[in-house]
Formats: sequence, structure tokens, C-alpha cells
Amino acid sequence: MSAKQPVVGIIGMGDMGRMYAKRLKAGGINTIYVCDKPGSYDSLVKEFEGTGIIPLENGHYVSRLSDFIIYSVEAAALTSVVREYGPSTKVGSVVAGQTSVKAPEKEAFEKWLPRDVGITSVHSLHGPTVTTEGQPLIIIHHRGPESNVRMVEDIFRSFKSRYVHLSYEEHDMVTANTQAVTHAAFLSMGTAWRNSSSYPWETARYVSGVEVVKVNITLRIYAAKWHVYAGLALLNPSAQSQIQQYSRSVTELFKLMVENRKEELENRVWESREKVFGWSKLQEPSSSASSPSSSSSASTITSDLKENGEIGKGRDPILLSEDILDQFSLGNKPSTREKESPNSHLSLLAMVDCWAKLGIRPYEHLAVAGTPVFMLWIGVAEYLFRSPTLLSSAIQAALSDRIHRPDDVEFVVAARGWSECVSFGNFDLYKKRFEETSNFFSPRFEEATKLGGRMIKAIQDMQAGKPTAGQPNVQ
Ligand SMILES: NC(=O)C1=CN([C@@H]2O[C@H](COP(=O)(O)OP(=O)(O)OC[C@H]3O[C@@H](n4cnc5c(N)ncnc54)[C@H](OP(=O)(O)O)[C@@H]3O)[C@@H](O)[C@H]2O)C=CC1
Ligand SMILES: O=C(O)C(=O)Cc1ccc(O)cc1
Repeated sequence: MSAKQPVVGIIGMGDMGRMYAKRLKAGGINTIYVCDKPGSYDSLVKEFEGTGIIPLENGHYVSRLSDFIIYSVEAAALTSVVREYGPSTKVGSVVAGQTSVKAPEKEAFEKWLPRDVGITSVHSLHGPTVTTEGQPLIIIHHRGPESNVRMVEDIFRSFKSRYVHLSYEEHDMVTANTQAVTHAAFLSMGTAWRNSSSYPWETARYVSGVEVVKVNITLRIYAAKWHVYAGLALLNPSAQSQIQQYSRSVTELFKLMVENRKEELENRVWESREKVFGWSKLQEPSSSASSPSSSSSASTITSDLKENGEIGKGRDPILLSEDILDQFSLGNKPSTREKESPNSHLSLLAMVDCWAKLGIRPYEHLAVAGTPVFMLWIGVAEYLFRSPTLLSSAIQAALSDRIHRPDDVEFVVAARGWSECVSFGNFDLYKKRFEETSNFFSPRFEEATKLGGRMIKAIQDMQAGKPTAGQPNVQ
């Protein structure tokens, strides 16, 4: 960066704040002021001694000294934190928030920041242990001169992230589409396993192929902080209805299964396949086929972004390979005979049904603002839906298999429970639900996080055409 570079301030030194401070420093930003709650000042001073990152006692000091200030606090705390420190913001500076959900951030910034301060917000669409390189970094220019956008882009240049320019409203629509229902599916899988007191890696049903993704991502989510998921589910205006649709899809498909309404179940699954992926019934796309088509009604955000030239560019299919996935299993690979037990894949049938009902075009949203978790989830859905043989056998298993039926019952109960929890809008309830399951899985978190990181890296490398070294994706 040039000699007259901006001073960066970070309020909130949790996982993301720390990651930003270290990466920005390593990327050549000379002056970075940081703070957490005042009680953490002494430990921050010790931790950052000799790094060149400068801890201050509170957000007033950070705000008055910095040209670009990033609030990196819990979504539910953001309003009160901005109310407290916002009035101290340096004249002419630019403010951003790392918050995963932007509706409350927009309101808080408009209300509590002085008028002479610009708002150009950001959101890295990945967790703190994933490399920033190649990942989407959303930039939301809301208030102030256009030159502020260039400043923000320059500050983050060393991240080598892919800049995506959206409005506050577009951000919340895209992230609801990519994150809210995806998290609901994984949270429900975890709750279902916990309620049936079974560790998935201990049963042959969940240790190979696409099941490995289900297990690793579920554990990755439960190993992370509950408030990140609570914030985007409870505070994103579009999230609640989407999560409800997912639970409706799960329940309705399950009723068709247990009532043995074969034709209705088949029609519904094949129609959702065509609507979401654009493949007509029994058509098996060739492996080189590029992005599945956007055949029918697109969601509002899709068409808005298309006008902005952001999407519609298409995206290659993910083409997960069983061989790669098997390397990242938490359990022992079963014998072929055990592996052959068919699965209804209710969580996936319902996901594609839900996308179809909501008019969500997963590949298009992935191309704009996909997270690693979303990419893998689409990859798993694509794997099942791509092959008419596999999909037919999942439908058949849904109607007649009894081995997975208890898991499916638990899954229905869990999906409805999460949907109800989100509809109450209560953070304490969400936390309690989340922690019950997270405590159940916690003995495997360390291993699962490393393994999941390697799995994400291997699949991203595979997508980028790089050899899969399987090295950890953690810093
Ligand atoms: N983790 C992730 O994967 C991602 C998170 N985000 C978003 O980034 C934000 C931060 O998340 P993350 O870093 O994971 O969460 P953390 O809980 O790790 O960090 C938040 C930090 O903010 C601190 N804080 C709270 N109030 C204040 C205050 N008044 N002054 C200074 N610091 C304060 C918290 O302290 P205390 O712990 O004492 O409350 C905590 O250390 C969230 O809005 C999240 O949604 C965005 C992308 C990815
Ligand atoms: O990829 C996901 O969905 C994650 O779970 C990681 C994550 C969490 C919160 C964000 O705001 C962005 C990314």
C-alpha cells in the first residue's frame, strides 16, 4: 500500500477480529488498533506484544484514532456496541461491520454513527480458520464517497479474496439463501444423531462417501460459536420463512414415505430435480456438463443481481468423488456389503424440494456469494440427484427401507424443532438447543475440525484443478 495508508481499527477481538488483525498486519497495514471488552485489555496487550498490533482499552479509543473501523462483535450485541462507541468515530472515517446479518447493522450504523462518517461494510464469507484466498469478501457501499470503496479494496488486497459488491438488502437475501437453510439442515442432522444417542462415525451407515460430508460439516458447525448461527437465523429477515420451508419439506416428504404414496413422492422428487438442476426425468447429465440450468422462475435476488451483472455467469458442477471423501471419514470404512444399505437421504430430498419451493438457484448463489459449507452441501445434493439410479434407489429406500427409518423420524423431529426455535426468535433458547448437541459431539471437535478443513481444501483444490495434497486448510 502507499505511504499514506489508512489506520485500521478493529472492535471485537474474537475469532474473526483476531484473524483480520493478523492477516492485515501480515499484508502490510502499518497501524492497526484493536480492542475487545475493557476486561480483556491486559490479556490482549500480552498476546499482541511485539506483533505491531496495538490493543487499546475500549472502542472509544479505537474509533477516534482509526480511518477504517471494523466492528467484529456478536450480531445481537452490535447495536449496543455501536450505540456506545459510534459517537466517538473519527470525522471523515469509514465504518464497517463483520456481522453475518446486515439488517440490524444497517439500522445501528444509520442511527448511531455521526453523519460525517462513511459506511462501507464488509463480510468475509468463511470462518476464521479457512484461507481468505479466493473466498468471497462482500463489500457493501452504503454511504459516503465512492473513493471509500477503493480504500476498502486496497486495505484487503493482501487477502486475495474475491470482492463481491452488494447492497445491504441483497446481502441478507443472498446469505439467507446460501446459509440459513444449509445450517438448518446440518443443525438438524446433529440434533437427530444426538437424540438417538448415536455417534455417526460408529455406524457403518455414515462413514463413507457423501455421508462423510454430512458428518464433518455437522461437527464443524457444532464446534463453532452458537451466536454466529443464531444471529443469521434469528435476525436475517428472510431466514425464518426459509427455515420453516425446509422443515415443511422434510415433514411432507416423510409423510409421503410412511403413507407409501409412491407416485406422489416420485413426482415431487423428480420435479424438484428438474426445477433446481434443470435435468429432465431420467436424464443423466454428462460429467463435463457445465452449470445446471436456471430453467424456471428465479428468485428476486437472482434477477436483481443478474441486472447488476453479478450472476448468470454459471458455474461448473461440483462433482464430488467418493474416493476423495472416503479419505476424510471419522470412522472405519465399512465392508462393501455394509456400505450397500440404501439410504432415503431425507435431508437431501428435502433440501432440493425446499430450494425448488423457494425458487432458490443454488449454483447461481454459490457463484456470487457461496461459503465453503454451502459449496459442499450443493456438492452432496448434486451427487445424489445427478444419477437417476442413485436417486431412484433413495426414493425406493424412502418407501420401503426400515434400517434408516428411525434416523428419519429423529431427523423430522429435529428439523421441526429447529424451525420452531427460530420462529420464537429467542437467543437463549437457540443457545440451549445448540449447546445440548454441541456438548454431545465435543470430544471429537479437534479431530473433526482438522479433518473437515482438509476435506474442504481438497475439494476446493479439486475444483480449481490443483492436485489434492490433502494438507490442512488451517492457519
Ligand atoms: N466465526 C465465523 O465463522 C464468522 C463470523 N462472522 C461474524 O463476525 C462477528 C464476530 O464473530 P466471531 O469473531 O466469530 O465471534 P467471537 O465471539 O469470537 O468474537 C466477538 C468478540 O466481540 C467481543 N465484544 C463483545 N462486545 C464488545 C464490546 N463492547 N467491545 C469490544 N468487544 C466486544 C466479544 O467479547 P465476549 O466474548 O466477551 O462477548 C468477542 O471477543 C459476528 O458478527 C459473526 O456473525 C462473519 C463471518 C464468519
Ligand atoms: O460456511 C458457512 O456457512 C459457515 O458456517 C461459516 C460462516 C459462518 C458465518 C458467516 O458469516 C460466514 C461463514
